[in-house]
Amino acid sequence: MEPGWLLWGAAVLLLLLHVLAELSPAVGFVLRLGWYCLLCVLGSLLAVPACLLLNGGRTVRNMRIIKNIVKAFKYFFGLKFEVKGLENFEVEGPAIVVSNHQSILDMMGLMEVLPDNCVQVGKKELLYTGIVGLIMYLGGVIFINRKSTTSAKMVMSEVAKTMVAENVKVWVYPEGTRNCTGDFLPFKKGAFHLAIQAQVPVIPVVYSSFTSFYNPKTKLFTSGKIKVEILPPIETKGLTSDDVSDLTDRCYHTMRETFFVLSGRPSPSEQWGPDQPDVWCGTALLV
Ligand SMILES: CCCCCCCCCCCCCCCC(=O)SCCNC(=O)CCNC(=O)[C@H](O)C(C)(C)COP(=O)(O)OP(=O)(O)OC[C@H]1O[C@@H](n2cnc3c(N)ncnc32)[C@H](O)[C@@H]1OP(=O)(O)O
Ligand SMILES: CCCCCCCC/C=C\CCCCCCCC(=O)OC[C@@H](O)COP(=O)(O)O
Repeated sequence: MEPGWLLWGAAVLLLLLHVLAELSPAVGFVLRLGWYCLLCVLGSLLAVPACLLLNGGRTVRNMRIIKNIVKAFKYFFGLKFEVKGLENFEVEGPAIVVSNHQSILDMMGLMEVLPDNCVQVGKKELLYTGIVGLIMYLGGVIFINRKSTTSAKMVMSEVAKTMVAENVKVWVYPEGTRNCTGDFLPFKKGAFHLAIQAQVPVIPVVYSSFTSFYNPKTKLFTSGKIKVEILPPIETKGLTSDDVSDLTDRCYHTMRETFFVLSGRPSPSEQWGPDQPDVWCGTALLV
């Protein structure tokens, strides 16, 4: 087939998809989410050879390449990020970064602010998403088995040693799963054990609620603005395993307060909580 016909075909298909998306929000939602996944695949196809050629294999240095590719994604979805507190990442040496996790779209917000030498903790199932799993592996993502606390704890204590030896920051989503209820889930303790074991600071990062522009339940996915705030580091020098619960609570409360402020909602009240989910952000795609 001639290239001219192919271009015409692609243009007509795009127009058709656009009309369909306008006619039905549900179709628009699926198309936009599908487009996001396709961008991840295409981005990975670009990033894998770049990472292999420039850095030779699995290394945190590949995150720079991945970051620069992913940072372009937001323009396809009309998303804007307003970032405050980037200077709080400027701590000497390793640290644990903790942030709220609302959707697979978080990857864009993550790459928007990701400091150098920083890897994420992810569920091991992500490794099996083909080329996207491969790029996560090459970027140095630490995969854990959430179904086995013993195995996850073993991986995390190994990380406590290597992050100090290799001067790497580790980004953990302490809710342990995607949550778009408009509030926080209780925090798991792994990130805080890790910070205390390695005696490194915890840097909390908070993203405002997505609920005004993204809601899988009502099939809403429009353009929108996300406020991001990097909070001052919380020191853990001298803390012991007895302090894990206190540290977890402190981070949870500080981050939750900030979340409500950034989301332009009144301060947390008991009527808003994960027990009364308004929005569910999990998708069947990445279980
Ligand atoms: C170019 C295109 C690109 C496209 C692509 C690019 C991609 C490049 C970006 C990738 C981005 C990925 C992003 C992934 C995002 C997720 O995959 S999020 C899901 C995975 N992450 C997590 O789960 C992290 C958070 N979870 C934790 O930290 C959990 O604590 C653990 C470690 C998994 C354990 O789970 P659990 O057993 O359910 O949790 P928990 O109740 O906290 O612990 C049970 C007990 O063990 C204790 N414990 C926990 N951890 C420890 C420990 N380390 N030591 C001692 N005791 C411990 C607790 O204290 C608790 O005991 P008690 O205090 O109750 O007595
Ligand atoms: C041969 C494999 C076929 C599978 C093809 C899948 C293609 C996937 C393409 C794009 C996926 C985009 C990945 C973006 C990375 C986002 C990571 C993420 O946010 O994972 C969710 C995880 O934090 C929590 O999972 P749960 O909420 O507990 O569930």
